[in-house]
Amino acid sequence: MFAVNNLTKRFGGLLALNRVSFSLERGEILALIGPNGAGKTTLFNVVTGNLRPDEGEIIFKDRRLNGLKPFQIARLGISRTFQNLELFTTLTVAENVMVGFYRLHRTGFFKALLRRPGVMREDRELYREAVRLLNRLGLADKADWPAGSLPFGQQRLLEIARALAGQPEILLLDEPAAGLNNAESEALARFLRTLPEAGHTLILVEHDMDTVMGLADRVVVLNFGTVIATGTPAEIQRNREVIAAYLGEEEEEAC
Ligand SMILES: Nc1ncnc2c1ncn2[C@@H]1O[C@H](COP(=O)(O)OP(=O)(O)OP(=O)(O)O)[C@@H](O)[C@H]1O
Repeated sequence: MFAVNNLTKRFGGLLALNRVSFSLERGEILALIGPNGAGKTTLFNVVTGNLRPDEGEIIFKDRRLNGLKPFQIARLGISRTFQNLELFTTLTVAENVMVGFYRLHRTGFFKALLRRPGVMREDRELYREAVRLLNRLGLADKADWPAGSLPFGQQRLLEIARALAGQPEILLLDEPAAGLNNAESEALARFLRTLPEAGHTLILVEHDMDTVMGLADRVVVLNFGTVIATGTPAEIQRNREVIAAYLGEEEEEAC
């Protein structure tokens, strides 16, 4: 249902993505891993229309996404979260989710942002829908808190809730477990595991190997912009090239 074919992205002389290809089945959880600077975030940015690829194509349900704007891609059913949280910290938790609903409709999104916060709260129908979604993440009791007052781990969950508000078929998660403690990561993984059943397909960038290994159906490994391995978590863990890429990174860090 989704594929990238020979995707290439250069920043000046730097080849950030080098003919990257992989495909995704409906309901799959795919992890994208690789050492720092491997091109993972660049790949997300290209898929969501935030960056234009120099070569290659992105195909979603037989349609080419190249050249579409981020809001058009979101409308077609691809949403993302960010490595650095991008919540509206002064809006309430529920309002952040409501922005996710509005985001489906570009004009509605900007209107929503221009409204005074209290006015948005009066949109009862959307508010109720937001609380239903928050309930799935255990955040319903915080619906009226300012988003910025949530502990960090819950802010991460809220970002996921907001991305889910757009009812994406594909959800791209950029390091969802970063900064979470063990209990929070486990709760997050439990929640993410319920998403394929609810009709979502996931691509996640994640450094935490325990999370990746416990969650992903398949793993794609990038190194210097090139796919060096694709396989099940077990296959990836014993892949020599992957081990060497990560050992190289550790050596660099040790220098
Ligand atoms: N806008 C940009 N302009 C120039 N170079 C960039 C830009 N964005 C990324 N790069 C470079 O492209 C390469 C890939 O970066 P990217 O952020 O995609 O890697 P990553 O795998 O997400 O890394 P990390 O795990 O550290 O987040 C890096 O060498 C990075 O410095």
